[in-house]
Amino acid sequence: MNDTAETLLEAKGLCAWYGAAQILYDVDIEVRRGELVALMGRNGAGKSTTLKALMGMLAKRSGAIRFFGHDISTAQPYQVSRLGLGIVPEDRRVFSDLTVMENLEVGRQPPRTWPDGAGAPAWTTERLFALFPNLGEMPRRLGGRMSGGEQQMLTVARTLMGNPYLVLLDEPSEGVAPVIVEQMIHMILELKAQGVSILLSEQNMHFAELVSDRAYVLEKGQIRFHGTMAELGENEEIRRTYLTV
Ligand SMILES: Nc1ncnc2c1ncn2[C@@H]1O[C@H](COP(=O)(O)OP(=O)(O)OP(=O)(O)O)[C@@H](O)[C@H]1O
Repeated sequence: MNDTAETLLEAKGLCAWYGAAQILYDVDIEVRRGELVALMGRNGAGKSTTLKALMGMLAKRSGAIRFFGHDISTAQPYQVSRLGLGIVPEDRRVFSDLTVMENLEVGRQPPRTWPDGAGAPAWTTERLFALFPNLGEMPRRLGGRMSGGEQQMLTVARTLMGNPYLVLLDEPSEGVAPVIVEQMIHMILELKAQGVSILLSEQNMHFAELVSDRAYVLEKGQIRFHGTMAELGENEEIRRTYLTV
């Protein structure tokens, strides 16, 4: 690991609640520029809650969260999104009465630059259609008339229209056909090659291993392991105890 690498997102002591129920306990997470980090754990471990808490989507949370030099510990989701942190939620909400093109327009934000002046990954509908050929074949299709896998692709593409530095990607492989999972792997590797950093919630070890540099393992809202993907691959006890095998 390179300690001099730029930290994009850092959470320290993140706690979160749904009503009176505490779900996250002192979660520490870091994602550096260009990294692909997997947030792993079984159903109900708190992966989605962590992503939502980072994005400011929960009514109650505590802890320190910094993104790209900004303190976002108390920021609202729209403010976080404007800073260049994007989220692809698990429930894939496409606008069913809008076409593919119109759905994409909803996500549009201006291009961004890195502090050194270099351009950050910037997306146009043409570039997105190259990445998601299925979508390119149906620009006028209504969101509500697409398959689950196509909607998943459209949700990712819409988030990319905001030209995020970092994407929080919630379980892209869950509930979609194997052929779509293959496309997701290809898409994630392509995003990484383009310089987009990703924090990926994922319970499938095979999927996570194919795309990730590092992993955090959650159980009952606490981090039980963090290390490189290779270290997790070698740690059978952690995998057996906290992950679905
Ligand atoms: N809206 C909610 N209200 C109350 N409790 C919730 C809510 N959403 C999730 N929970 C609870 O919070 C805990 C963590 O859920 P979370 O969705 O973050 O887990 P996860 O690791 O993402 O798993 P999954 O793969 O099932 O989404 C679970 O015990 C879940 O029942």
